[in-house]
Amino acid sequence: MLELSLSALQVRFPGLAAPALAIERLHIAAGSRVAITGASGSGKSTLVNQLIGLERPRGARIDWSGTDLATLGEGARDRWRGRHVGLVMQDFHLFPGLSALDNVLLPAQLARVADGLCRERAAALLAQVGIRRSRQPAETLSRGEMQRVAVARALLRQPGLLVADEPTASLDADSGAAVADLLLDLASEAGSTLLVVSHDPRLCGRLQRRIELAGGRIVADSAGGTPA
Ligand SMILES: Nc1ncnc2c1ncn2[C@@H]1O[C@H](COP(=O)(O)OP(=O)(O)OP(=O)(O)O)[C@@H](O)[C@H]1O
Repeated sequence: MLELSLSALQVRFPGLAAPALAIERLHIAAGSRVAITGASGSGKSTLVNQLIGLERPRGARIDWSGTDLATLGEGARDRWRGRHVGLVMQDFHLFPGLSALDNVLLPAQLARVADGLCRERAAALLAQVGIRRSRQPAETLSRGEMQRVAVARALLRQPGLLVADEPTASLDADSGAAVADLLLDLASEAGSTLLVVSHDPRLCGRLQRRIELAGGRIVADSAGGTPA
């Protein structure tokens, strides 16, 4: 489980007068389940990109349990992300032509850690998310099944941080509810801190803390009240 201590984060983009993101302080407790909400353009993706080290924070501190991403170069941030972050995206990001099982294993294979135990865990996770035909090519799965494979893949290495970006947005209500259940259950089982970017009120309502962004600032935080 990873714990976040963030301070003095500001992100500016060329052509924008105001910063796209300006967050003075943010603490996320290890093992907590947090929803990040806000209108389109409010800065959610910009924040997530910083939190998972896709961009280098400038002048900020983004410390996950003792590792400050601001002190790491790109390669070190990539390695940190590969080891500690599981990602579930709205449009699944599965590789067509590979089976469900091979999709779950791919990141571990690229990191050269796909040993026998890892394969057993991949098969067990697929069974847990309800995928019975693990050899089925990814492109022939239903959308709900694709997202369940993506959840299994994200959890394979028991990441300290699980990030889901609009995980239910392209699913029907039933599939969305099933994916929400799995995210919550499996994140606890794996001991992952869970961050979910979502507009889905049913999913957000099930998370213990909700942080709302507007204009790149935190305008409401159910853990700390509404900033003045
Ligand atoms: N690379 C970039 N260059 C210039 N402006 C950018 C860039 N990336 C994001 N922005 C701007 O920063 C602001 C925040 O964008 P961001 O994508 O973080 O919003 P969001 O809340 O994730 O939106 P959505 O819900 O539509 O995905 C927007 O005004 C956007 O146009």
